[in-house]
Amino acid sequence: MEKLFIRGGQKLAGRIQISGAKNSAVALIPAAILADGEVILDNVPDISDVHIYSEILQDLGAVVERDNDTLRIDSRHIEAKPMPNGKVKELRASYYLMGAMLGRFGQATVGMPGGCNLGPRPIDQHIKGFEALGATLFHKHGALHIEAKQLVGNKIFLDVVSVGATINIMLAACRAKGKTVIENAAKEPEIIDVATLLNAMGANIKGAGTDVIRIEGTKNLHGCRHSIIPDRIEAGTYMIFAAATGGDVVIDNIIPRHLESLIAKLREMNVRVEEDDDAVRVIGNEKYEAIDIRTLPYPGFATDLQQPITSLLTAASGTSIVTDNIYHTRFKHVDHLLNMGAKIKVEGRSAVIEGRTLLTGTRVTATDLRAGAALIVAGLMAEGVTEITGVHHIDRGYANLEEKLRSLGADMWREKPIKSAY
Ligand SMILES: CC(=O)N[C@H]1[C@@H](OP(=O)(O)OP(=O)(O)OC[C@H]2O[C@@H](n3ccc(=O)[nH]c3=O)[C@H](O)[C@@H]2O)O[C@H](CO)[C@@H](O)[C@@H]1O
Ligand SMILES: C=C(OP(=O)(O)O)C(=O)O
Repeated sequence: MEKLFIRGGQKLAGRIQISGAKNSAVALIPAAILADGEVILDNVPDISDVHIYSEILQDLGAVVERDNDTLRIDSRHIEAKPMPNGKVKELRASYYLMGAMLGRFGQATVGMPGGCNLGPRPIDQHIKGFEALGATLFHKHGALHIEAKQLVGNKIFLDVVSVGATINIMLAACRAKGKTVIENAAKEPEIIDVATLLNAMGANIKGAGTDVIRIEGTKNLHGCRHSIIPDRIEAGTYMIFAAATGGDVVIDNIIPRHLESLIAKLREMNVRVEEDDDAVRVIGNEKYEAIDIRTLPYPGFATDLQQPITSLLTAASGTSIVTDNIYHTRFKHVDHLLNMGAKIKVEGRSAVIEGRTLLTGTRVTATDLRAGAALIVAGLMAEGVTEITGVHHIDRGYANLEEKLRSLGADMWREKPIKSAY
């Protein structure tokens, strides 16, 4: 079992480069299944979700080659194999295999997705979309089997604003006959990124980034080259790391507009944030004020930053309330923060955080990806050493974490189990 150790109390300083977005990469890789040619992705993050997705495509028969942050995917010879178990259970975004395989082969058999356990994560809106396009669904081999003789465009109103359903429907619809309109679509930057790739492959998608997306189906999609947008959640996490240590850090290779809700909230709590064209500088201090946060779909405050900022708020003066409107029970990190000395009460879908508490290092567990980020924030602030297990969750979404944090002055290291010679 790998462990991360952090000796708290170091002020972070310097400049770091943000990697490509996990939530784009894990949609763009399966999107390449739709192309009758090579898809080259640049700025691909070095994270386990990307490694696993690459292996899934290889298992299907694709040729996938990685060279630094470039990934070449040739899916011309893939087969419509059932994928009930195994790697598809290791990440959430394996649900995109449903839309991509349905678009390419008119059928898909995919096990229910894994990913962070944040409470119930239904995919009824994905299913509603596939059915509206003419697909039928049933359980086979312990997985969801979806098939359609001919996908036909339709108007689909999403009952819930869903990133996954919006992208999955886009993937299938760009190979459907005629026009699909997705209403109440999610507006996350990653959706625009996927539409940009699909359009570069020859699709006809308009309106991505708004709540109405129009897709004119196309018979053939071809290869292309595309650079993945920066990871706004990784960037936001480093902004919180910087603020938590009272540091002075430039976070580079980002799109500051994607982080407006976090920047506004950090400023409200008295963190200095300076914006440049493709970077932000975060200058921390020791006089933070309590604030209230409500997570919402983009451009609202991202649920994926809720857990890390909860740790930061333990340092603010006064009582903060953080409400997660997307995942009502996304508070598994709180028990571990309590073990470090935090004073937080979870009430319904809110965490009530009493500020100005001194955290001390102890043994804690990352129960999911951003819970891990929250524990790193706490570890950086804490007195003494924090030992974090559950590191595989963190590795799903943070590329070169220790290297990046150490380059900013963090006292941090990883212990790997010694492999037995027998
Ligand atoms: C791989 C990926 O991109 N993951 C992100 C994606 O997850 P994911 O795509 O799974 O999240 P959704 O946007 O679909 O979920 C938003 C809300 O809608 C609900 N819902 C969703 C689909 C559905 O069919 N029915 C339904 O009720 C969910 O339970 C949740 O309450 O967006 C989340 C919300 O920004 C982020 O936390 C995840 O990091
Ligand atoms: C919840 C997350 O990821 P996933 O949807 O891939 O589990 C996340 O990135 O915070």
